[in-house]
Amino acid sequence: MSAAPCLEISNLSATLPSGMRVLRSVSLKIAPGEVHALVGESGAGKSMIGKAVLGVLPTSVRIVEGDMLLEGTRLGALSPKARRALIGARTALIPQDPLTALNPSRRIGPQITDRLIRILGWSASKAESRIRRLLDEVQIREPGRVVGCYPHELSGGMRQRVLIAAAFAAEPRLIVADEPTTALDVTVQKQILRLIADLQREHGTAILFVTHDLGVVAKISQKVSVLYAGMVVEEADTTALFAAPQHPYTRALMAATPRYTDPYASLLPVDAAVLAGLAGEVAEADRAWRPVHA
Ligand SMILES: Nc1ncnc2c1ncn2[C@@H]1O[C@H](COP(=O)(O)OP(=O)(O)OP(=O)(O)O)[C@@H](O)[C@H]1O
Repeated sequence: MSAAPCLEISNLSATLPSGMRVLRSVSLKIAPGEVHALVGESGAGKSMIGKAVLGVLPTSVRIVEGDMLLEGTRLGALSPKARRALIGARTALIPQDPLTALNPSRRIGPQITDRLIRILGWSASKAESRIRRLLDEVQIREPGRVVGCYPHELSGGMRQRVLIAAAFAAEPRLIVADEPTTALDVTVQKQILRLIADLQREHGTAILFVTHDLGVVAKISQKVSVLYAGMVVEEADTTALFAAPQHPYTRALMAATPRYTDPYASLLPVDAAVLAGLAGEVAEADRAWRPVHA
């Protein structure tokens, strides 16, 4: 018998106060230890899915339909307190912008041990030794010095390494990585991506990897969902997607992505016919949709 998926999202819809859907019946499954990329243009709803999983949606956004199961436990069936405890124990976030994710007026050490102590009930000494070991794993030299630093004393890459260490520290089953390399220098981006991939393999952690970059998808994920207007337009194994993209929008995204192998090839914007087709799919999905528990 195969293990329960690490995360299963079925038919998740979320609306704004206007009634407009920002997520349109999204479904996806992530196996234990698998990296699943969510790719799409800005505003497609990638971060919204990550936030829904972590239970931190903006107050204006309401889930009106669907289920999320974390290692087989239905999140909607739990009390808010039990849900927070489960999500806190089993998941973690690697955020997009390491600077805003850290409190500028507190030293690094307590910021990253806090979660282990407060949410998971670890002793201060266990949390500190775990963090030092992980800072070592994320190749931060002199971890003893770094825990005493304030965020502004570290470079962007160092700050992201610190947050990656913090995310892996409690051995979560699932990490939501929300564009974790976007705010970094191009040269640092590659190192950070490699670091996340190495740690993911070593720790066997599943990752929901939010990105707008198909190059990153190809490097890190085994599965991918292509999102447009809060709707999954295509889901596939990553290798299969790159070998034979099925949806015209996926093909258009690929044609709009620069290739290292052919840097001078001209890039094509998403074709008007593809956009018109997508608008039709969105309108059709909304026409057929009735919220189940609005
Ligand atoms: N706090 C909010 N309140 C209301 N609507 C929001 C809020 N944040 C995002 N949205 C809307 O929800 C939709 C999805 O946004 P989301 O941030 O998930 O997109 P994204 O695909 O992650 O884009 P990006 O790559 O730019 O981060 C967009 O239409 C956006 O305008």
